Amino acid sequence: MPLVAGADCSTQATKVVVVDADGGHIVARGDAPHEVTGTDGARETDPGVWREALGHALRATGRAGELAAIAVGGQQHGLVVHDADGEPLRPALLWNDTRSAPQAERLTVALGGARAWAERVGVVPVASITATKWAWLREHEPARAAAASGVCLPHDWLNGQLVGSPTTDRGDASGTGWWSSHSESYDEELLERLELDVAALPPVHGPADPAGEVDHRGAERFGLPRGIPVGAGTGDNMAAALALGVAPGTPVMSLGTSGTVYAVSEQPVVDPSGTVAGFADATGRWLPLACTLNCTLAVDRIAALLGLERDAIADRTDVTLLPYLDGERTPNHPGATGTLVGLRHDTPPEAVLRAAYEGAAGALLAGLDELDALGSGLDPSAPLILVGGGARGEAWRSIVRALSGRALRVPSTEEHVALGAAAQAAAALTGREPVDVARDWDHAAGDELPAVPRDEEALARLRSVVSKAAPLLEEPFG
Ligand SMILES: Nc1ncnc2c1ncn2[C@@H]1O[C@H](COP(=O)(O)OP(=O)(O)O)[C@@H](O)[C@H]1O
Ligand SMILES: O=C(CO)[C@@H](O)[C@H](O)COP(=O)(O)O
Repeated sequence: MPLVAGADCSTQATKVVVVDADGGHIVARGDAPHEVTGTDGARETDPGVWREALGHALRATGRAGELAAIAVGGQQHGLVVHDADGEPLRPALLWNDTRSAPQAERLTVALGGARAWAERVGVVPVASITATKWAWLREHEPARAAAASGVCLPHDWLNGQLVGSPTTDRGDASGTGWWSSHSESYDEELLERLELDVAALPPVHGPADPAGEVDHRGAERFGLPRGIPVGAGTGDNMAAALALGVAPGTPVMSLGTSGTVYAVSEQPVVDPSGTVAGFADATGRWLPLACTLNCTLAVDRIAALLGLERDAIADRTDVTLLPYLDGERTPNHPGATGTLVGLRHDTPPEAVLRAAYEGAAGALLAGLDELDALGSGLDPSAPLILVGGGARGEAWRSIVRALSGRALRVPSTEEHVALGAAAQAAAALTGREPVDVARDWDHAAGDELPAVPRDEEALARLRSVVSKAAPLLEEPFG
């Protein structure tokens, strides 16, 4: 029975699952943490840390030497600049680094505004989008930008460490801002404006095209058999969507360092407001998605500040907490700070913690409403599929249920990003389509919690505070 591995290079850790290629059953796991550094909007990780972590996580499975194929899913958008040998010239600027917010605004205007971007590229620049990070690097570290022989994303770079040179796929490429999910090609005019040579970018693979084979350096670095196929890999959200095998109409919410909501679409999606990014997916379709910068990490931080266990929430609250500890992307207030409204003498800490969950989940559900309003064909009776580390939490489940008014399905397996990558690996091994492999494995199966009436009062309170606080969030104090 051949064994294949899928890896998830996410913000906080690299996680590897080893599965049997036939049934997709998990036979081993391994993980290794990452260090994220930076203050005042900076968020960086040295790609060498990802390389080490992938090696540690693979070794921790105890099965690296037996693998017949591998693929890597990775955090989207991060900017890696490297030399001709693939060595990084500086730490990567991560998806949640907000320093490029001014460049995002300038780039939006330069191409004719938000609608022009959404129609031409599929995304409207915000600080997360890779093109804005490249513009920031050119302004702040021009010598480093000029020295770059290659520019790529985290998963692209790890592919390079496995097969010899970076490669990307349509899903991850669609988060760069310089690859159009409408024309399905690099936007060369835009690249000229960014003074980025298209030759510095990796080739873009389709869903069933492997990235290559593990070369001698990859075999040494990671303890893998030389010559085994490497699947295309993709962005983390695209990999999770692949593993879940979701059909158009079924919404997914992922609760991790980032919060995301998305659905598969048969057509490219255009949102001139920029809230919903019109990404491509890893199956040949599209993945309209809204993303927040503050999700599990922010809520855990607030629980720690309050001295509470993470599930110790009150049954109700009158307090509103916008947990924008890292600035925010949805709504787009990159300089925002956490904001608390409605405290009284008798407010218990548990009510403040509930408000943190409501603030984080409410922002995601507002994103889901926007996705719905774009005519994405969301099925009102379809359950919301909940994945990511937060999906294990009782408090997250209860708040998402109360604010969404939908039934929740919590898959019984975890690590869907790594499982999606594993499906790509199995496809590279067998020549099947990744989407068919994932459908057979059925990692969306799990418990369903019935719908409860939507907490309209909490949603209205949140909407009102978000709207009234906007001027404050644009010009943060301190
Ligand atoms: N039982 C749990 N209840 C609530 N949150 C949890 C639980 N277990 C893990 N988490 C949260 O999951 C997060 C990690 O989720 P994950 O999806 O792995 O994140 P990422 O992909 O961004 O690294 C942590 O920040 C932690 O707060
Ligand atoms: O920026 C996005 C999506 O657009 C994030 O979802 C990143 O892809 C990072 O994901 P996690 O670290 O939370 O897994």
